[in-house]
Amino acid sequence: MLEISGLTAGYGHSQVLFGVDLLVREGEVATLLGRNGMGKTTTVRALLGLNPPRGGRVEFGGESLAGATPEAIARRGIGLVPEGRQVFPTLTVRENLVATAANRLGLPEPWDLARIYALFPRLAERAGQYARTLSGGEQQMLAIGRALMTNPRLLVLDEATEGLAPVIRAEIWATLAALKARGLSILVIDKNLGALSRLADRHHVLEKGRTVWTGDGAALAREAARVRGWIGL
Ligand SMILES: Nc1ncnc2c1ncn2[C@@H]1O[C@H](COP(=O)(O)OP(=O)(O)OP(=O)(O)O)[C@@H](O)[C@H]1O
Repeated sequence: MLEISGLTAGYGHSQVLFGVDLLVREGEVATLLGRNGMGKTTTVRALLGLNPPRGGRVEFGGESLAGATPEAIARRGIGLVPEGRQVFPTLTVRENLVATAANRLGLPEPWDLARIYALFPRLAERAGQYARTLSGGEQQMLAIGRALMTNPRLLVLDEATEGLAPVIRAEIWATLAALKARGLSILVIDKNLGALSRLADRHHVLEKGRTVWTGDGAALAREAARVRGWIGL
């Protein structure tokens, strides 16, 4: 459903991506791994049109995303859980969830408030609270809930478990497994190789703006030491 090949991108005069290849098949969970500064967030920004690609191909659902605006790309069904959560601090939990809600693709059984609250009961308890008063873990759940309310076909999570307590991390991983079981396609950027090896079908390692390794779970298990070397664990 998402196929990126030979992607190049950068900021001003500095080139950051020199050839990123990445594949997410329908209903799969794929990862993008790599040390800090290797270009993971830049890849996500290029995919979403926030920092448009300079070269290469990005195809989503069999169609090119070349030249598409971030709004158009979101409408085609890519939902982002951004690095640092970025919930709307002065809106309540409920207001955050409905702010960008839509079902433009007409998906059956769309996400609505009731379904999000069933997925994250803690958000239901805090529905009227301002988002800035939530804990980090709750803000992360809200960021995921907000992305789901756009009813995406592909959910992209940039460092969704960063800085969270282990018990909250486990909750996020369990949520992603439940979303996968519902058939959602997911691209995860994270460093938690243990959880990712259980959840993901396909892995991609970025090194200095290039995809240097891709493989499925079995390949990752065989070459774990090599991959750990690349991602600095
Ligand atoms: N807005 C920007 N302007 C200029 N350079 C940037 C900008 N954002 C990122 N970079 C540079 O691009 C490179 C890749 O950054 P990017 O954020 O994509 O890495 P990353 O793999 O996501 O790392 P991290 O895990 O630290 O977020 C880095 O060298 C970074 O300094």
